[in-house]
Amino acid sequence: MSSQASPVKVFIRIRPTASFAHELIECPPDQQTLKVRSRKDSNKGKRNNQLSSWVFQLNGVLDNVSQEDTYDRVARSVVLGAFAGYNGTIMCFGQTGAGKTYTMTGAAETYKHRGIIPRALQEVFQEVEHRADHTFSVHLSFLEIYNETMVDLLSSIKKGKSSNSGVLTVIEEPGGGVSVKGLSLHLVHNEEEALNLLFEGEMNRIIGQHALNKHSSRSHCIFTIHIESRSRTLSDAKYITSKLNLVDLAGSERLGKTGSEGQVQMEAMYINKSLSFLEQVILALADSRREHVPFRQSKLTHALKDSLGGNCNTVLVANIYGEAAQIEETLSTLRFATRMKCVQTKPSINEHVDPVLQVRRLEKEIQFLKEELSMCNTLTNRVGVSNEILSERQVEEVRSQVQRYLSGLLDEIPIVSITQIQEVFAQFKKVVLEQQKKLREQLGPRNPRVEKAMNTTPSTVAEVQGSVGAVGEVESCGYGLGLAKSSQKHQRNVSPKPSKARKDKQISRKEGTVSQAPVENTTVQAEQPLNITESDMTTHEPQQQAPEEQHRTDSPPPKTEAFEDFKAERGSEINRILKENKAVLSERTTQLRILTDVINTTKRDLDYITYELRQFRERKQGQGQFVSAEGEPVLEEAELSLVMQLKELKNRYRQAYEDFRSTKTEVSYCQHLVNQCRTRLLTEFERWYNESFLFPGDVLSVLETGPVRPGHIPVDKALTLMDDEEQSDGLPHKLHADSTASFYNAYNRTLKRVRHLHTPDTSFHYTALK
Ligand SMILES: Nc1ncnc2c1ncn2[C@@H]1O[C@H](COP(=O)(O)OP(=O)(O)OP(=O)(O)O)[C@@H](O)[C@H]1O
Repeated sequence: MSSQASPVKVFIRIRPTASFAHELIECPPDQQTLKVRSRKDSNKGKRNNQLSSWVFQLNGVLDNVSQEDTYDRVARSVVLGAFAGYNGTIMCFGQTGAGKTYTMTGAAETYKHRGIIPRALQEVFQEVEHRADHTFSVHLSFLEIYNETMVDLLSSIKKGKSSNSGVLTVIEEPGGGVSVKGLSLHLVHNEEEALNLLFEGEMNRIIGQHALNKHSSRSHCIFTIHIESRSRTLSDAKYITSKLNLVDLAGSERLGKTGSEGQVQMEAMYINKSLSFLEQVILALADSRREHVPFRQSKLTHALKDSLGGNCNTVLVANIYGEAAQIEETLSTLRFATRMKCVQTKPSINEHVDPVLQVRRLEKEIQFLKEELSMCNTLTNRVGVSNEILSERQVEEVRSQVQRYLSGLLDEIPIVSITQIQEVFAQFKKVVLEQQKKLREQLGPRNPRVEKAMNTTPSTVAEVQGSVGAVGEVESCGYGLGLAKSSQKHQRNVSPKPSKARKDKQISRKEGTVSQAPVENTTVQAEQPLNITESDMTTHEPQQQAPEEQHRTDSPPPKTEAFEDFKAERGSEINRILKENKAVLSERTTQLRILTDVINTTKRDLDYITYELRQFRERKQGQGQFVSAEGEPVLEEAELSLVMQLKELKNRYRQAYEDFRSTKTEVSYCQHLVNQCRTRLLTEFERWYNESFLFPGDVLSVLETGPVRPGHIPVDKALTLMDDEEQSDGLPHKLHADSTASFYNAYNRTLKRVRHLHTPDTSFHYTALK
C-alpha cells in the first residue's frame, strides 16, 4: 500500500527534581521548545564563565506531566494507529536514571503511575471490546538485548508460539520488515493476561545498581504487541496486522559518574557501544545522501530496523534530568533527539490476503457462477449443456472431430460448450505443433534462423500441411511459398484478381492501343514491324493476395505490399533503372512505330508512282518515242516528273528502312535490358522476401536445389545473371554487374554509341537520354 514519509516524533520528558536548574533549563509555555544554557566549554573540557545556549524544537516537552498525560500525548495515537494496520514504535532514550523505565513501564506498585506499556495494553483491549465488527488476536513478545545477546524474557512461559527454541536471530522479511526468529509469541485474551506477561518479563530483566540508579536496567528491552484484525461483517479474505514496539533502551552512562565496576562496568561499555551504533544509524537515516545505513552493526539497531527506517509510526521520548550536574548528558540526549527528528519513516497499512479464505471465497464464487450458468441454459432451452471439465473420453472425441475436420471428412465441428471449444483449440494447437516438429526434422539440424522462421505461427493448419514437402500456395504474380513438386508447373495467370498497378495498366491499354500479350511472350519481331507492341512495358508487379493471406497474423506480409516496400527501399536503385529503361524503350518503340508508318506510306507512294509510270509508259508505247536532235530518246516532262518522284520515294524508303532497322535493334536491345532489370528486380525481391520473412539463406539454398517454384528464379541463376547474359545473348556490348550504377552507366554509353552511328541527315532524331 502506498505511504507518505513522516518524520519521527520526538518528546522530551524531564525527570522531576527539587533542584531544577532554572538558570540553565527553560521550558517556554508552548511546551514544544527547550532552551538550555551551559557554562562548560565542551571543547576544552573545563568550566568557564561563558554561557552557551541552545534552543531545541520538539514535538512536546513533558515537564511535570503525569503518566496519564504522557501516555495521551506520546502513545495514544500510535496505539490506535495499530488498529488501522499501522506499525508503531515508542522508545525511551536517555541518560541512566533519567526515567526511561518509569515512562515505559512505570511504577509497578502504583496503578496511577503505570507507564506506557500497561496503558497501551489497556487501550488495546478496550478497543478490541469496542470494535465488535472485527475479530482480533493479540500476541505479546518480550525481547531483551543484554551485552549484544538477545534473550526471550517470556521463554519461561508455557504455551508460547516459537519458531525456534534455540538462539534468537534477527531476520529480514520480504517487505523490508524484521522479526526475531525464535522469539516466543504469546496469545493474550485480556488486559490481565497481558499484564501478567509484562510483569513476568520485567521480573526477568537484568537489573544492576550504580550511583545514579539503584534499579538500573542493564539491557535494552522491546515489548511488542502483535495485533491481527479480521472483519466479521465482510466475508473478505483480507486482514490486517500490526505490531507495537515499546522500547526501553538501556541508559547511557559516564563511568566516572556512575562509579560502575566489574560486571556493571562491562555492561555499561556494551550499553554505550550499542547506543553509539544507534546514533550512527540515526545519523545515516537523517542524511538523505547516505545510501547505506549500518543497521546490522548491533543487535539493537538490526532489531529496530523497521522501527527506525521502515513503515512505522515512530515516537521517541528523550528522558533528561533537570539538574545542573547532568547538563552535559542532557545536552547530548537533546542533540540525539534533534537528529532523530530528521529521520523519516513511511507508515503503511499491513494488509494481507488469507490464502485459505481466498480459495474458499473463489470456490464459492465458482459454485455460484455454475448455478447461474445452469439457470441460463435452462431458460434458453439448452438443457444438458455441461461446462464441467471434459472427461478423457470426451477429449478423445474432440480430437477425432478435429482430425476429421482437417481431413475434410467433417464439414464443421458443432459447438457444445465453452470447455469443448477450448479443447477444440487445444487439439488444433497440437496438430500445428506436430507439423512444426515434422518440418524441423525435415529441414535438418537446428539452426536459430530456421527456428525463428518455424516459430512464426502459421495462420491455418492447412497452410502448415501445405508447406510440408509440397508446393506452397501459388501467390499472385507467380510467387510461391514452400517447395514445389517437379510435377507442378507454373501457371502464370492463376491469380483471379489483378493488382491495382495491373488494373491501371489495363485501363491505359483500353485508352490506347496496347496489346494484352503476356510479358514472357513479348518479343520484337523484325519481320513484323507493324505488330510491335507495348505489352513488354507491363511490369511483373505482384497481384492481389488471397484474402486469407492478407488477414494473416504472425505471418509474412503479403507479397504485393512487400514488393512495393522493396521497390521503394532495398530495390529502389534497380527499380529506378528499370523505369528509366522502360521509358527509353517506350520512346524507341514510338519511334519505331513512326518509322513503320513512314515506310508503309512511302511504300504505298512508291507502288502508286510505279503504277502511274507503268501506265504512262504503256500509253506512250502506241504514240512512239520522243528523241532529241542528236537522236537520243527524250523523256516527256510528265514521265520525268514520275521518275523523279519514284527516285525520291526510293531514297526515302531506303533511308526510312535503314532507320527502322537501327531503331529496331535499339528496341530489341532496350527490351532485353528491361527484361534483364525486371528479372533482377524480381530475383532480388524474391531472395530478400524469403530471407526476411520465410527462410534463411542456407535453407533457401536447400529449397532451391529442387525444381524451380512458380515465379521463382533460382538464386544462383540470379547471382550469375549478368555472366549468363554475357555468354549467351550475343549482345555487342558487355554488361558489368559490379553494381547497379555501373550497369546503368554502361547502358547509357551503349545507347550513345548507337545514336552516334546514325547519319546526321536521318529524318528521325533520337531524343537525348536523361
Ligand atoms: N517522571 C518521573 N516521575 C517520578 N519518578 C520518576 C520519574 N522519572 C523517573 N523517576 C524515578 O527515577 C528513578 C529512575 O528512573 P528509571 O529507572 O525509570 O530510570 P532509567 O532511565 O530507566 O534508568 P536506567 O537507564 O538506569 O535503567 C526511578 O525510581 C523512578 O521512579
